[in-house]
Amino acid sequence: MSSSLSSLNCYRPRHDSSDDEPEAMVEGKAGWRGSSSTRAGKQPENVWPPYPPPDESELERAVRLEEEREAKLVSDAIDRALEAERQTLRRERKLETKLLLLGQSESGKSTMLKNFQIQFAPNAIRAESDAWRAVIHLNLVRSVNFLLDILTRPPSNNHPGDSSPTTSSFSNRVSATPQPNSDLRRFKLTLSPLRQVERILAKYLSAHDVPSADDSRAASPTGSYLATAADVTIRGGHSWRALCQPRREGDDEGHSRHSDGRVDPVENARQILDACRADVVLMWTSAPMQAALRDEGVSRDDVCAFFLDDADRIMQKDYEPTFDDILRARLQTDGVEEHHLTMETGMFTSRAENGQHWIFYDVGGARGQRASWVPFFEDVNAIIFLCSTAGFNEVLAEDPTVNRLLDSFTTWKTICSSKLLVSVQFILILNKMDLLDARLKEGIQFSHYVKSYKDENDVEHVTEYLKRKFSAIHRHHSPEPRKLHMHSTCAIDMDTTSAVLLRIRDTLLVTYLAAMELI
Ligand SMILES: Nc1nc2c(ncn2[C@@H]2O[C@H](COP(=O)(O)OP(=O)(O)OP(=O)(O)O)[C@@H](O)[C@H]2O)c(=O)[nH]1
Ligand SMILES: [Mg+2]
Repeated sequence: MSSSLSSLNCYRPRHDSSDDEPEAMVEGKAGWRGSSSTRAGKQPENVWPPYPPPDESELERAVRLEEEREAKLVSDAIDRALEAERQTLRRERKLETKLLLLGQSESGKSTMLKNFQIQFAPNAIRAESDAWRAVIHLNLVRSVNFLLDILTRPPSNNHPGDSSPTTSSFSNRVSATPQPNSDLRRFKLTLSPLRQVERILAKYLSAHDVPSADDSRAASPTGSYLATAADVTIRGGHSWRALCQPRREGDDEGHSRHSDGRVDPVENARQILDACRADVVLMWTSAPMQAALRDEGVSRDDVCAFFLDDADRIMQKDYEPTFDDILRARLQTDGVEEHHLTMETGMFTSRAENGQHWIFYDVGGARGQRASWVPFFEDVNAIIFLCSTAGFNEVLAEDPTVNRLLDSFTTWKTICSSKLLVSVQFILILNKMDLLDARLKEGIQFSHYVKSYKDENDVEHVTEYLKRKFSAIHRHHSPEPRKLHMHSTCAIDMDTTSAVLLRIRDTLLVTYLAAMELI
């Protein structure tokens, strides 16, 4: 259709249809009739309308002019249709804002995406509550199983309090756990059904098996890397949410069944969780457990402590995840996920914004996944790059020889240099400010890891240093001068992040209005 439209569109009206000698009108116009060969009487090819025959009668001339007039009407109509089509395409494209979330693994990309969803499309994310419940339960049972393992395994050499760089993972540290006492042995027995729960939830959430806590250092079947006991990898895309079965009514035996009589395993898992609730609370708060965590140097993040602290609430049979829970659910991104967000009217959206459509591309940040980022560079309006500021004394899970902060600088430099991104908005988020603050207050010296840092060891000075550093890289390596928007966040704190999201929303809105030629 379009090729026939464009060939018809070659029609060009003669400037004076009553004039049989049009050359003078078009003299000098390239590609038109003004060449010397045409003056000599030769008809060039592909010219419309054709020259009148030299011995044209009055009647023939009238017919020819009528035909030309009709052709012009058709051509004009086609021109108008094409222009309308172009306008519609342009409008549709402009109504969408495409955002690419970049940064190393665990920098907080998916958590930031959830913040956007909670703030601007709360009903949509609430509708995914069943799926998030399964992820939260899986985070929790993996942590419990992991803790049971470390509490009951034989001791080995440990270096408690070692301040050397860590992955954010517990699992590459060696242990000297006390011998299991009878309480811990009992927990191991009474909580053994949670192994089954882990398998059930993993199967439901993922097309492939999620590795158990024992294998948490092992590469997953898709090549991604599980950094902590709490990590859960699910194949990219939305399909995992669809995998969650709707809730079933309990039958006479206390088991939930599908309409065809099969027991619903996810519902069963929830019953087991409910039954194990008291023992999980007891185990988590027991003195030997807390001592073992200290001795082993296990951080709260390694074991989803937020969920364990709230195990009594989260393991209840009728548990409904809160937004805070959803924000903290850890689901390692594998590949590139596309998320659509349509702004809902609420306290943070005006009527003008309602219905605006954002497409987020959330990528896996581990090194092995970064090649998959590039195809998305050409078609986005903005890049949101996250850097975990807490990474200054950590190393990459996938390569323990590389400092996380250094890796962020290097990655940022590559992104800034990309010619494909010259006309894209750049937004940088310094994330995990809570952890940075806590570590500096603990006395961990930033300058010990960043040799060029000479200032005071507090969050304000370190943040200023990081902003200067990222800004300088951006300035020096961008192919063309470009504005950089910088923010600092704690992405698991909805209240403080909210103000940042509104500022980002305003930045994007300006881009949007400019694209619509409204400003
Ligand atoms: N303390 C703290 N934890 C955070 C913050 N932001 C994210 N997290 C946690 O860090 C972990 C990793 O966050 P994600 O958002 O999954 O990281 P990601 O960048 O998407 O990681 P990949 O999917 O592996 O690339 C999760 O357990 C989050 O709850 C923060 O500001 N402070
Ligand atoms: Mg992610």
